[in-house]
Amino acid sequence: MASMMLFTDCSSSSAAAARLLPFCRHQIPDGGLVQLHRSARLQFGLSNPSSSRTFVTYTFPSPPLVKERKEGLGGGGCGVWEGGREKSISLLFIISSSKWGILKWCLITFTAYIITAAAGVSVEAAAKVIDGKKVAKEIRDEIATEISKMKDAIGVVPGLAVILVGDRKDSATYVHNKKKACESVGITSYEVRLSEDSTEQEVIKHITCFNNDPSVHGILVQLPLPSHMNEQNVLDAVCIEKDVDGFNPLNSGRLAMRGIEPLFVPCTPKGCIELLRRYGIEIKGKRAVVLGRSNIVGRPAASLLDGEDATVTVVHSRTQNPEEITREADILIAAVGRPNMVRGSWIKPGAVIIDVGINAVEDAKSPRGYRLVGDVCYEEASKIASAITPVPGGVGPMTIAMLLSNTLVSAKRAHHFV
Ligand SMILES: Nc1nc(=O)c2c([nH]1)NC[C@@H]1CN(c3ccc(C(=O)N[C@@H](CCC(=O)O)C(=O)O)cc3)C=[N+]21
Repeated sequence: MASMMLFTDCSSSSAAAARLLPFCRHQIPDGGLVQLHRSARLQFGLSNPSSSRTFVTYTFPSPPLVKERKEGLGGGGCGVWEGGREKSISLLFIISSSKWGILKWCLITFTAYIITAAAGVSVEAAAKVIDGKKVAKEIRDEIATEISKMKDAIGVVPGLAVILVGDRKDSATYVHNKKKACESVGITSYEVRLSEDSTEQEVIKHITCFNNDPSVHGILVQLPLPSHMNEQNVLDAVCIEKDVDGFNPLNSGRLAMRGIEPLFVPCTPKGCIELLRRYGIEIKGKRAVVLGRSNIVGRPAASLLDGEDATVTVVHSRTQNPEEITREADILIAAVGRPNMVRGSWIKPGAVIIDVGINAVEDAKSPRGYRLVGDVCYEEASKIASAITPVPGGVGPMTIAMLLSNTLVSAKRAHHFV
């Protein structure tokens, strides 16, 4: 039995960048090469991307391997992929060399195209967009309802304190967005701005003050801190009951342990899981790959996926052939901060992609002079994945929604309100 490779050329829309990459091996009696010629995705049950199907037409374009073995000219067929796996294949032929070979090949390829088309297929595949902005809005509405109930019942409103050190423009924007989000749900926000050259002790002094203030239920120190400060020293000063970022080592440690719950789960990874949950994407038993191993996103994301019974692999800057590993992923979470690092060819057909990266790249055409892109090349990935988060409008808004959620949880806990 010879082995046969299945190739796809859907990694890029431009012919120049198109590469042929193996994504599957098959055993067939006669051996040969198969080129995936045309692919399209049909969604059955739009709310559940994991049930997406891909109909493919295969053609065997008489590759050298087949010629050498004198096994024939080519062949054709069509098949159905579901959830990234081949579910059925029909009309798969190898034509032996004969004077009718070319005609048979044309006929079978043509028939396969007709069958694929008859299945109601459009030529280009398109992943479902996981709309973080919309889901974040839904979550904010739920939180607002709960906060008004709590206020009516016990007269308490949750409070979030944000400490911003230095004058990084992006940090100032995030802090402004968080403040706006707090207002929109009825959380009182407190803000402290310190200059770039303030000391670690000054920051810790403010943290201690908020630790002792009963109207504050969550404390967030905006990262990154100026380089002369030890980030861990500062974060450790936040008392664990108000650590709504979940960055205290006690919370991180608890998250990493089996069967033990942290008081707070870090907002960004929590937002990723919440997106999967709200889109009905099953995690249990799936292969998940996390790109990046930061304390803030990668590590906690891997712990959460593991807790949901996925089989988790972490890929990082020292991983050899990362694309070989990501190509195995049913669920891929990218959190490395490198624009467009994940190409179409890194992705398994039908995979679900959660793109955490928010990278500013220069763009003269944009009014701001830059635009935001993820760690995943969206244009390529959306042709191969079954579902994908956009940037902006994906994980970012979810991070803020989870911060509000953690602050509400903290206030409820402090006042024994269920
Ligand atoms: N202690 C701490 N906690 C954090 O949670 C924290 C932090 N420090 N430092 C910085 C990062 C970054 N971060 C973002 C949150 C929301 C968006 C967000 O909403 N982004 C919008 C776009 C925003 C825009 O257009 O500029 C989106 O993706 O659609 C982005 C980034 C929280 N962080």
